[in-house]
Amino acid sequence: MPQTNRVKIFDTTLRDGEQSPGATMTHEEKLEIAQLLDEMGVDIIEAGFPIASEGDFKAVSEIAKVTRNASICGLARANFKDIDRCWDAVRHAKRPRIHTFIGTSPLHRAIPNLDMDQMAERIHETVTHARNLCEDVQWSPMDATRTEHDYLCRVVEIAIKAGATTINIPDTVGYTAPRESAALIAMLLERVPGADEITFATHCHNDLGMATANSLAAVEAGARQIECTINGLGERAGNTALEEVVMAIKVRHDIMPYKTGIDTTKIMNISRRVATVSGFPVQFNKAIVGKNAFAHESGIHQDGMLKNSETFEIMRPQDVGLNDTNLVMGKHSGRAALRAKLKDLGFELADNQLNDVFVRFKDLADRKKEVWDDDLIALVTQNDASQDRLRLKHLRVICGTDGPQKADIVLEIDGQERSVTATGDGPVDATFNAVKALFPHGATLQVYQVAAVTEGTDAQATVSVRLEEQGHIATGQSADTDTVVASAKAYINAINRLIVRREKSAPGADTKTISYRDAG
Ligand SMILES: CC(=O)SCCNC(=O)CCNC(=O)[C@H](O)C(C)(C)COP(=O)(O)OP(=O)(O)OC[C@H]1O[C@@H](n2cnc3c(N)ncnc32)[C@H](O)[C@@H]1OP(=O)(O)O
Ligand SMILES: CC(C)C(=O)C(=O)O
Ligand SMILES: [Mg+2]
Repeated sequence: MPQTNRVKIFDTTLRDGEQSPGATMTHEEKLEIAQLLDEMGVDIIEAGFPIASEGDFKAVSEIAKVTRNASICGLARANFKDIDRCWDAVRHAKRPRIHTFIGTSPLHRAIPNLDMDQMAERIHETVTHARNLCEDVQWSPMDATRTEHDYLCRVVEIAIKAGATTINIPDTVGYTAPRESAALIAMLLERVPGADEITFATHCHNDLGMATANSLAAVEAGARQIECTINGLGERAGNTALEEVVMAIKVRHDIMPYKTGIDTTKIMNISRRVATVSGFPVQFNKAIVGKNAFAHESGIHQDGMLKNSETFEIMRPQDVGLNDTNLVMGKHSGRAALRAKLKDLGFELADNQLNDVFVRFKDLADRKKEVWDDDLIALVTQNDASQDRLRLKHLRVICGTDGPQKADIVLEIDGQERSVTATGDGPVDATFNAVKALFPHGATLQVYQVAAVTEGTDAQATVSVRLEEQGHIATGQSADTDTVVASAKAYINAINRLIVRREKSAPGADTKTISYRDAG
């Protein structure tokens, strides 16, 4: 491959990112994130691991069918069954890619109990098989950074000869360091016959906090594809963060003269969506997308910023999609200001949607001195409730040092109001018990997460609740200045979504879904 300065961005939020414990996304959420990645200009979307489950297969196939620009890639182990399943899922894409891998380091070779020759033969067979199905094949020697150099050169050469068009060099356990990462790519380019005919990719994990530096070092040595995830989501300490490598290349173009195809103004919006759907909030001081990344509180910094923003900012907030209007939103604001503010935040709403958000905005503004950008995002990203079978009508909770905590709740279920009082181990537990008493179900709680979206004791709390029942997963979200109310709404939202999911997978099978038995 003749060296150009164009670096491809390979996003694996939906595959490696989703492997983070607790970050499972629903089908609809995956489709939405894939669409945002495509609109942002990502070159390749790794949409999932098709053999892993029916759900993964469906998500990859659906994303392959609807994506307009990006290549759609699926992961497959080094066997024909995985590769065939992967091809069945990605084949619908305009630009399909099969990504197959096997662990090549001594530790990983021991797992399938293959010696060096047997593994080399397996790589030859499987890459050849993938290439017979698909023109675009990526191969990865998992744990490459702990693989003996001679053996790595040997297997990379085999994969290239078998037809791999991209060779990805994973730092699977986040073990390497920048100088070593660069030296490894340089060594492969120098020693492997045919290496200049393919694209080298870098796939770094962040166990030692060096994923971004290691990825950029690999690019300086000749890699032309960076594998990364939004917000650095991923196994253990995560993967290279897309926003970090892309902005580093943009801001330090003087010393890293490369180009990506990313529209950086879309970064903030997708970061927020991934944080919401994965249930992994972004840390406040996270580079590029943390809420403090462009905030200045100390006097000398504020003074410098007012005189010349370049004194303390190396990039403009607008470059990553942060708005620059100074509209202060409060109870006296009207629809025009709300529409303008939401547009700045990346949301263009139809009139009826705007009206719905406006009602909720006014309600919030009555309870809060100032409505912040993040409050508005939380309002907009709440779901359309028109089809919900369960609605919260009233909640009163008694809590404090002298238990038991007690929740009085009124729910509207299929149009009928019902009420109950329940106790629990804390106010949230009492509330969930009350919901369950009125709407008994067999779903188990997988995740319960609370984050304050803005500052102050009147901050909105965003609550995520993930429920699972018989393989169906649904995440509910809600925001409210009252954490217990937000929790109740998120729980009810998850139940409503689970009902929809069950009805979609078995239409008309049972109108009392998610094992609902009328409590009488
Ligand atoms: C570094 C990474 O990110 S690798 C990707 C990791 N991602 C995931 O594992 C998520 C999806 N995984 C899954 O859903 C499941 O593990 C499945 C469906 C793939 C396999 O499930 P199971 O058949 O029950 O196998 P299990 O998970 O217990 O073990 C993995 C098997 O794959 C084998 N294996 C692992 N990697 C590879 C590979 N690259 N090529 C071939 N075989 C492999 C292991 O040796 C083991 O085989 P064994 O069952 O004969 O001992
Ligand atoms: C499957 C491979 C590329 C991987 O995710 C890793 O090695 O980290
Ligand atoms: Mg990985």
